Amino acid sequence: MPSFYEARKLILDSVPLLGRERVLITDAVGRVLSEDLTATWDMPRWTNSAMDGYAVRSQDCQQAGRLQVIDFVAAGGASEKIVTAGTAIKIMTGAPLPQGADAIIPVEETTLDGADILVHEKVKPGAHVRPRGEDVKMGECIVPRGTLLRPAEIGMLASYGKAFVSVYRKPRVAVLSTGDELVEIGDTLAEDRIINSNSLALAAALKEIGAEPMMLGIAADNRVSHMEKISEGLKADALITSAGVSTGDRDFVRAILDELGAKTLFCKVDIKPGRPTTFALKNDKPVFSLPGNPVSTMITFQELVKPALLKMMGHARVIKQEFEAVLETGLSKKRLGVLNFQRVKITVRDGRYFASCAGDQNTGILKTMVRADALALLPEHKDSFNVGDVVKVHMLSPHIAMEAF
Ligand SMILES: Nc1nc2c(c(=O)[nH]1)N[C@H]1C(S)=C(S)[C@@H](COP(=O)(O)OP(=O)(O)OC[C@H]3O[C@@H](n4cnc5c(N)ncnc54)[C@H](O)[C@@H]3O)O[C@H]1N2
Ligand code: MOO
Repeated sequence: MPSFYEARKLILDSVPLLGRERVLITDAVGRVLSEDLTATWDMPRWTNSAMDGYAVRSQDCQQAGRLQVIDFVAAGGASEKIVTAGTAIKIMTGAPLPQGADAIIPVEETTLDGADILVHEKVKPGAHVRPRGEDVKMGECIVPRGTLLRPAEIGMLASYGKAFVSVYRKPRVAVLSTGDELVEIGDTLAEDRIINSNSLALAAALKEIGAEPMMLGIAADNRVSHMEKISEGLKADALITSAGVSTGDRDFVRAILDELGAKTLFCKVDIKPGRPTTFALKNDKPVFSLPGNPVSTMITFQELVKPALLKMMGHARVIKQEFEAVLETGLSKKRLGVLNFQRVKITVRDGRYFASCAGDQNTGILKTMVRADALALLPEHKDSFNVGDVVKVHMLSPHIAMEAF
């Protein structure tokens, strides 16, 4: 049975990179760039002023003095005149530096006196001047392949006129729940039924990372239904099933995957929760069969499925960073030799993370998943963790990085 790290590596080594598509820059935020983009010109394109003020010759301004203002230039314009000894040109931010000038004096550092200005302080050559290409040189890589496009990258690409960009395709991920006890949300909920919440939690998790869920509904606990739904799911880029992977009499998922010619790479992982997690490949299409307890489904998605999908989507960073947190409550596990993911709440004080138990850790308890900000990784070799011990955590909530106001 692979360890968590072995299983994750096996999955990451097996999944394919998806194809590319061109999208409008206005739709590109959150996508991953699939080509290196280089600067097709210097930025800024011309040497210009960083301030509203006066373009001067610094050599004329080595001591307090008077300059004659001979022209005015705004952004979008250009002055035909040359700044010669004893003269200045009024200039607005972004306007090209007039010939002869090598520095800008901000307007508030001068006094207007008729058609002249009085300069009070010594001016350094290059002061408040933005030289051509100071930001980016022509030919420089502006955004490398594999970058998640954020507003900053969108702005950079837009400034080079990239109206369309090449990004990795979003995976269409089939989501299938199995079990006769399930009904869909909104359907009549008989006494002996439960709502198929796993499909919706998985769809949400997929949307959160920019993948597209393809909802297959519920496979009934019989071979025919499983065969039909799983075959349909194999048409997507990846298939996630929930439940039916344990040793129950009605756990059909693995057998049907075998029958359909999928190669099982593992059917158990040495983790709690999530031990019966199964990973198979049908040709190079990944199939993740997750255990049905809603907590187990969510945790195995976070820990084993999400990295794979991120890799398929072209992301350069795909695995959760392990942060250290100091325990504020003790944590313990039932069995040595298994890596436990325990639900914890996180607080941040003086830049350090502190973790406390989110409550009952049984996989039947969904409430503590709702409470959890992170999963503590309790290693195989130890079963009891005390207040003050440092544990590794994987963050779950984006709001960890935010503060209440
Ligand atoms: N004899 C053994 N029994 C079990 C073992 C074992 O090793 N030996 N492992 C246990 C563990 S651990 C887990 S996890 C579960 C996994 O079982 P399955 O993946 O086959 O899931 P089910 O038994 O069908 O369901 C588990 C639980 O989750 C509920 N469920 C299922 N699907 C959904 C859904 N779509 N939405 C909401 N809730 C769902 C289901 O009703 C069950 O209560 O097996 C243990 N047993
Ligand atoms: O492995 Mo089960 O997923 O512990 O609840």
